[in-house]
Amino acid sequence: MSSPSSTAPAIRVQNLSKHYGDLAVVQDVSFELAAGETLVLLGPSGCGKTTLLKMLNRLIEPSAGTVEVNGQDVRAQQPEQLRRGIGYVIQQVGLLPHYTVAENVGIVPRLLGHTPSDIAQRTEALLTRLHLPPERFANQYPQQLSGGQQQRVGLARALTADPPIILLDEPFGALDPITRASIRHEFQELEELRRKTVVLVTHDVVEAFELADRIALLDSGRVQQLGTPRELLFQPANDFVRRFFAAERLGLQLRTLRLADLLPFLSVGPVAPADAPSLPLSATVQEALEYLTNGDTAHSAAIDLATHNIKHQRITINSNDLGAGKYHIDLPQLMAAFGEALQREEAACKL
Ligand SMILES: Nc1ncnc2c1ncn2[C@@H]1O[C@H](COP(=O)(O)OP(=O)(O)OP(=O)(O)O)[C@@H](O)[C@H]1O
Repeated sequence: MSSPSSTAPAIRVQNLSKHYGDLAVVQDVSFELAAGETLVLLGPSGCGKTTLLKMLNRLIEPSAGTVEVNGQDVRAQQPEQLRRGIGYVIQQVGLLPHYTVAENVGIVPRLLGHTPSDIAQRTEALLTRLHLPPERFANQYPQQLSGGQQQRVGLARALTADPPIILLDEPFGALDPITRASIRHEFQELEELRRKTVVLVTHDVVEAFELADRIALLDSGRVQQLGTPRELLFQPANDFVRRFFAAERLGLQLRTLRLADLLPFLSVGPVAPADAPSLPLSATVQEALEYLTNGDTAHSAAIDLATHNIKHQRITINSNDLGAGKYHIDLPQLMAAFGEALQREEAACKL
């Protein structure tokens, strides 16, 4: 067993396996996660995502292999103690029905012996941040809330003890697509989460691409590829990885390529109108598209320029490096540069 170390990865998984009788559910999985990183476990139903996640906080004991959290083998810690330092959010939320929203959110800090005034302060701040105004929601009971509101309370509960690590199992799974997208957006904006090490399970590829620093794509309990969304999309390790993203390919490409990737294919445009939206080089092509059109490009299989209403004629790419406002691009320019950038990526693909 290694000793705790400040330089150790937040989570280190080595040769982790889980068998139920002859059934190998998780097979020889290894990865390291740096503090503050978000890893998404992605894969088809039954591939072992939840089992892998639950081995991180000892809800399931592995058949073989080790899990270290901050350099310490989790088997050296009492499961209850371990779980208090690791937030855990599941799809079913699991709010206690006879406790108010505030009481549900305050459960873990209460177990940890925090003072009532600290708990009240933190609960109030978190509910506010998660768009649940405490004056309206703190004294309500779970059954008085919508699914999306319950999900937010579940997230607040996981964050309230401020654990450095959060595990999320299909946290938005029970929600309709629109609520799901909006909560996902709030989730990305949440300062409390940005600092944390997050492992999130989903089978939704768009969700994975929006939230992950890295994705572990699993099939039959094995990691098929572990890398950045960009690596999985443009440098698939095998045919399974390539096929897994085929149906959503365009949407993922739009979310993966950024304006910085398009620069070599853009020419300096005419001056944009003063009200042209200004986007940073780090904006995705998808974001740029949303500024330029009124159409729902997120899920369309092909972009048909004629069917999209133009919202803004041009956007300005905002970067000091480029000379302020040097590039003012319209929709055809954006799409042409996107096409060229894609060709470059695909030419480099080895599969
Ligand atoms: N306690 C158990 N006993 C036997 N088999 C199990 C047990 N728990 C899970 N399994 C099997 O292990 C496999 C992986 O299950 P797991 O829940 O980890 O998959 P998953 O990728 O999270 O699936 P989903 O996306 O459908 O939730 C499945 O085939 C499941 O039937």
